[in-house]
Amino acid sequence: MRFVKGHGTENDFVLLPDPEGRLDLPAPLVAKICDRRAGIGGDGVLHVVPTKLVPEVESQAAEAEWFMDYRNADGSLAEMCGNGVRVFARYLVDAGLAEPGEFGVATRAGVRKVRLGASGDVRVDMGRPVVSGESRTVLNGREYRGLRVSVGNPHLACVITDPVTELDLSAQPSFDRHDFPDGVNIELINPIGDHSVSMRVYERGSGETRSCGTGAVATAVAAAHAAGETEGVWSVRVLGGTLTITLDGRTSYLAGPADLVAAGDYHG
Ligand SMILES: N[C@@H](CCC[C@H](N)C(=O)O)C(=O)O
Repeated sequence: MRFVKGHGTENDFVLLPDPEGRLDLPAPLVAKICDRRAGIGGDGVLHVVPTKLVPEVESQAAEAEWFMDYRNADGSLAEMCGNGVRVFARYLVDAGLAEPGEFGVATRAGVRKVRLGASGDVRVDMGRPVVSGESRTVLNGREYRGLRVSVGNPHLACVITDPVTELDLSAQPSFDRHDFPDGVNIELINPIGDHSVSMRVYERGSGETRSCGTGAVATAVAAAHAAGETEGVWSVRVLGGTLTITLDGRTSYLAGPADLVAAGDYHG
């Protein structure tokens, strides 16, 4: 099986190009590929498949030629992946499957418009984040409250005063199953300057990762809310780098680097 490895601020993915829509990806196979010792290793898989070949999203085919079929490291499906869609777009341009400029990518959360040059950062229109009240998590024996934010996928974004650098995120923080019946991605956030925050994340289906694009958007929404704002440009520092989020009241944009680092054949 051909693969390409890439990352966006060290949120890393195995891309599986499948122009004829032949790949079957049961959860155990995805988990094996993402295994960091016995597999290629990654926070998730980006299955690259023509939109028109996938009944679940074929209605998006007029706006987006390619479908980002995203899988978490444990093999579970997710609606959206912000860093993933940026790496996916970089792959399409690099492989000659799309022209630099602006184009749509189909996802389970709908079409996302990406903008990129032949090299450099990739920006994606992430749509309007939807806030639906508050919820809570318990982590290392401490309760943190935060905002429930949907960025296509579910997030609990908590602005906290305890230093995020000192948190132990080696295990799943608890959360309210009534608020998040399908699980949740949890962000812990410290303000560090003017429109600048530091964030760590525990991702549904992948555990702690070094970055999360949808999580960075949810983070900016929660930080803006805490500052009494709804619009603005936020810098979100994650373990793997820095992402820039723009909130304009109508939609949100995520921008940052996206790099392809290796390609080969998987024999597992
Ligand atoms: N790392 C991604 C989010 C991936 C999906 C998430 N784990 C979920 O299950 O919703 C990003 O960059 O947004």
